[in-house]
Amino acid sequence: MNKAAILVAGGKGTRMGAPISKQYLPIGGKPVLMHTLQIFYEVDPSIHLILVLPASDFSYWKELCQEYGFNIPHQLVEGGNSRFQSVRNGLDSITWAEGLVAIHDGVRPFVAKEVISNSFLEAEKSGSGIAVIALKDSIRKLGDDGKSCYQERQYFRLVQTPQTFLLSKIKKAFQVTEIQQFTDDATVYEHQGWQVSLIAGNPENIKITTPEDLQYGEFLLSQSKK
Ligand SMILES: Nc1ccn([C@@H]2O[C@H](COP(=O)(O)OP(=O)(O)OP(=O)(O)O)[C@@H](O)[C@H]2O)c(=O)n1
Ligand SMILES: C[C@](O)(CO)[C@H](O)COP(=O)(O)O
Repeated sequence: MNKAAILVAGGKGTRMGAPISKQYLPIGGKPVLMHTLQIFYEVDPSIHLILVLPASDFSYWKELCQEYGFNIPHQLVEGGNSRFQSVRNGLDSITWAEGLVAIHDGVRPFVAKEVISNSFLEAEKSGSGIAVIALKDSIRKLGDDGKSCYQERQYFRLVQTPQTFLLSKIKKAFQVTEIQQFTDDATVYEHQGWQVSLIAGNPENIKITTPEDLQYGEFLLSQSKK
């Protein structure tokens, strides 16, 4: 089956507070996005890679690719005003009648290869493969009255990407009006009344969001070189 991966990187990275958007910041000597593209390519070079960026960053990205001698083939697609819209633009760019598509945050460069492969396998089997991890800490639910109460953590999972789907179904799911609850792609799919399938993610697969995440990322890379 045809395989594609949409790496969304159309955001501004405001929480990072850096002079350039976080997806271009160097980590382990090269921009975050180059690590993410490389890992998908290494899993399977036949995966069609789609990189969603703000249109105003296209020329900057091309300059970075030249500077770093980065030559993994990928297609650039213009981002939207929200993650939902960036994903939809990525999906609209795929013209195949059917296939599998992994949707992944460009700023999650530490996804394990096994997680990517498993998400494609599960999506082929059941229609979707969503990477999640169990909680290590206890959790409490906050009430509007200022009180809090115990929650059974075994019933909760932290949601990561990749979130991989059968192309025809996820394309149909994204033909809806965006609502606030659509913080990830599984929620958009589920909105159609379809059940998602979960797969085990990897704990290192953090979403680089704040400066501490970059430090942790440098640490992870230094460990992997040992
Ligand atoms: N309009 C948008 C907004 C977000 N994203 C992408 O969605 C992923 C997860 O979003 P987040 O970590 O919130 O990134 P930013 O929106 O860039 O960060 P911030 O909220 O701090 O500005 C990122 O890869 C981001 O680039 C996107 O493609 N298009
Ligand atoms: C898609 C996601 O990374 C899953 O955890 C997350 O929901 C993105 O959230 P953000 O609000 O765009 O940071």
